[in-house]
Amino acid sequence: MDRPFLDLAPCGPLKGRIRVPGDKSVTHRGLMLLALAEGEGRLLYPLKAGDTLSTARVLRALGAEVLEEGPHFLVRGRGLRLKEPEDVLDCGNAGTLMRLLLGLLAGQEGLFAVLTGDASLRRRPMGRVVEPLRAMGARVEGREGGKRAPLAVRGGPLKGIRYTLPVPSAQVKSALLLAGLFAEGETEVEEPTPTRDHTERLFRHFGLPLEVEGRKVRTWRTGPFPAKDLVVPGDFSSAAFFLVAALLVPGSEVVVEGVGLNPTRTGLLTVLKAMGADLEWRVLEGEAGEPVGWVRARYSPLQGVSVDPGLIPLMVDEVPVLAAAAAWAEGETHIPGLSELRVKESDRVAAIAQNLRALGVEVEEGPDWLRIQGGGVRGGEVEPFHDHRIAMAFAVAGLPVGVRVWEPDWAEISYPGFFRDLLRLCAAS
Ligand SMILES: O=C(O)C1=C[C@@H](OP(=O)(O)O)[C@@H](O)[C@H](O)C1
Ligand SMILES: C=C(OP(=O)(O)O)C(=O)O
Repeated sequence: MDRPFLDLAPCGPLKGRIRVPGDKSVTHRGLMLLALAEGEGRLLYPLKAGDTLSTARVLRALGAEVLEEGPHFLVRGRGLRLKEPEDVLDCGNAGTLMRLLLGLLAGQEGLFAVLTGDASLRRRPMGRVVEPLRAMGARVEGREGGKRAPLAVRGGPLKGIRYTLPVPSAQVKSALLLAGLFAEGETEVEEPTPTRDHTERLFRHFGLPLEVEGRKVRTWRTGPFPAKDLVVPGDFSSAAFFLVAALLVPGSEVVVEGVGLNPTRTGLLTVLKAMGADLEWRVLEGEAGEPVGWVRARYSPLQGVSVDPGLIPLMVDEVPVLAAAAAWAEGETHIPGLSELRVKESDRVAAIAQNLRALGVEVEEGPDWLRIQGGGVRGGEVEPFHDHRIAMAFAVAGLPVGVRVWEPDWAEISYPGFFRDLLRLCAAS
């Protein structure tokens, strides 16, 4: 069978202003919390892409009304009590959906649901959520003793626990906080290093129980709560591709507007600055407790760096595009702390190394690190490995010289229209 590909010609200077689609993490969470709320609420400027459309579909199967209203979603919530679905819940490619949903369903007394997903999602580790949920009293069964989907949940009474995350994961933290809304007593999650805090900010937005003390987050049983409109900021993870593209192509200047600048998401800005990037940003307003503003990137000769592993959880989805920047930097870049990248939509450490080699870059790969020899790339062909971030990051890596991207449609998981927007910026000069 013929596989689709996209040939990108060498891109001239990228010029102009752009707004990226809504934040994926906030869209998943906003839809879920509105499905639990009482009455009608709008999710304004959400992400409508593969992953979040899976969330909308699953929540409809659980009895919430999720309606399209132009670019927005109108949600009529269930008031805490979800409906038993008639069929298996397909989470598609979305790890965030499956993990948060486990937390959401665990306390729905009597409700039975089976969760599955695509081949990539069925390979991803679910024990990290299932184990602490079981400690709360949840009844979850699945393949490999509950470590992998398909997973079956029978909702029942839950008890709060105190739990320290063994790996930095906002998805595990969020699943436990959602379960905690239905549990007796207090649920406390402690994280060894900070991860994205969108769930905490949304709990505040909806007036849900929450206490934050240093690295500890606590919640407890909620009563019914009213729906409230929510504006979704642009996704920093999507903006990252255009920012790096502008840094790599001589003469470029790009401004991304209306983008979320939550400090638990913007570790990439810190690393790129240390590499010598000409980047400027400003927080202008807050939407649903999320800082929002603009970022400007201008072409910059970059230097290799040694990345602080503590920053990785604050830029976990931006490592592929950081690797693209490293390939064009002068000297070597060392990126440690990458064990979590092995269990994303693809093994991203291996996918990065293979694509860099395909573009003629020297790279060394360890169990949880990459060492990239900069100096530029030659053209070639890149392989997404069924992973949206890899497709977009390696389009950017090859952009200055031209590149063939196989199966470019993987980008649609988080950014429909990515290549159209990229080509528009390239053509604007
Ligand atoms: O909570 C979230 O919305 C996400 C958390 C991260 O995953 P982990 O929690 O597995 O680190 C990230 O990679 C993913 O894209 C979205
Ligand atoms: C890891 C990602 O998403 P998820 O875990 O929700 O599949 C991602 O978007 O890069």
